[in-house]
Amino acid sequence: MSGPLVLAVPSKGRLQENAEAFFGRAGLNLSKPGGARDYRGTISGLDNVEIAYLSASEIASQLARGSVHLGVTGEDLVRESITDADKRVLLIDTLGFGGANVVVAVPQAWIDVRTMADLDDVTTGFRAQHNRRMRVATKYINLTRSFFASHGIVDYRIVESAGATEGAPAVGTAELIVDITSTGSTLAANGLKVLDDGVILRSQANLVASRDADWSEGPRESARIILDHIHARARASKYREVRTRFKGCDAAMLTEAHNRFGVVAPFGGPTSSGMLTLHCPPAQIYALGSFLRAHGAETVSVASLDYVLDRENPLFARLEAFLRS
Ligand SMILES: Nc1ncnc2c1ncn2[C@@H]1O[C@H](COP(=O)(O)OP(=O)(O)OP(=O)(O)O)[C@@H](O)[C@H]1O
Ligand SMILES: O=P(O)(O)OC[C@H]1O[C@H](OP(=O)(O)OP(=O)(O)O)[C@H](O)[C@@H]1O
Ligand SMILES: [Mg+2]
Repeated sequence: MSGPLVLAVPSKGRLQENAEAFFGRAGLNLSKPGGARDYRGTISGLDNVEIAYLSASEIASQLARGSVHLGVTGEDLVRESITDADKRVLLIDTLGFGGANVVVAVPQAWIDVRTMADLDDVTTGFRAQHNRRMRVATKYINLTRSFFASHGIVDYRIVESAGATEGAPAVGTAELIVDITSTGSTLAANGLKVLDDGVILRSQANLVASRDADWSEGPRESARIILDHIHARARASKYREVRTRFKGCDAAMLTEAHNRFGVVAPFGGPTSSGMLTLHCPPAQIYALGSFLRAHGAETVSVASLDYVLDRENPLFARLEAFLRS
């Protein structure tokens, strides 16, 4: 008998609340039977799933090792801590939260340094003048090395920083930094600026699958159910349901509605009595309603959708293709 599927969810920090809300919206309610300090949890109604509450960086390491099947974590942590990430793990989908950029930032006082090419000149000059290399404070050691190499920069050395990285130039432990930023206020408060072409990675939270976990039949079926919930919710939130009934409704009009408003007709249609159900992107609702009324509709109703269950599940298909490859 195979063990449960283990889903790793951030236990603290900025990703935690968002991750729980995300699963909740998909109809997957996470609970901690042992109380708030319990680091193991369950999903109501799914017996063969265990939740492991871990820090975002620990989730990346455990995905690499195969000790959890699925996890929610930042792409920055995946790229930094997993060698050959695209072979070891699959980024199944972006989750729309936890957005932040990993950037190269230098003191604002360096007015002539705006680009990575300028930085290259400055690092070379610095080494010639001071007989030592410029120091870059960061916890993103691997991302920094490969980004600097791709810009041909070699005259620098990394000073590993575990926290308060933005303070390093001011206290004199480094000349520049590589760190993550979202609002930019920490950089600004420390008198730093991002180089024009200094964005190393645009990161956000992802749902990630491990290749090396035990993907026997039981866990695979649990993953299918979880991904089915997530896809049904994502599919539902991309559309509103639009209903109407009128005579002049035909295939040519549907084609025009599809081309102009991105509308789909999930149940075909219209029926013999002219009933029509459409799924329409939220931004196009009013334009579609006007279009339908101009063609003779007396009334058009619009409702939001909670779930749309299609036969196809592209998320699970992606996971299966990855595990086969
Ligand atoms: N402004 C931000 N700063 C840092 N990380 C962010 C930001 N916005 C989103 N994130 C994402 O959240 C992830 C986890 O960051 P968080 O600060 O919650 O935990 P941590 O830094 O790993 O832990 P700790 O801060 O307790 O050391 C980051 O790796 C990144 O993917
Ligand atoms: O661009 P901003 O909105 O200013 O955000 C950037 C800051 O947020 C993170 O720190 P966090 O709050 O996670 O504290 P930490 O340094 O202890 O991880 C990150 O390390 C930056 O310092
Ligand atoms: Mg942090």
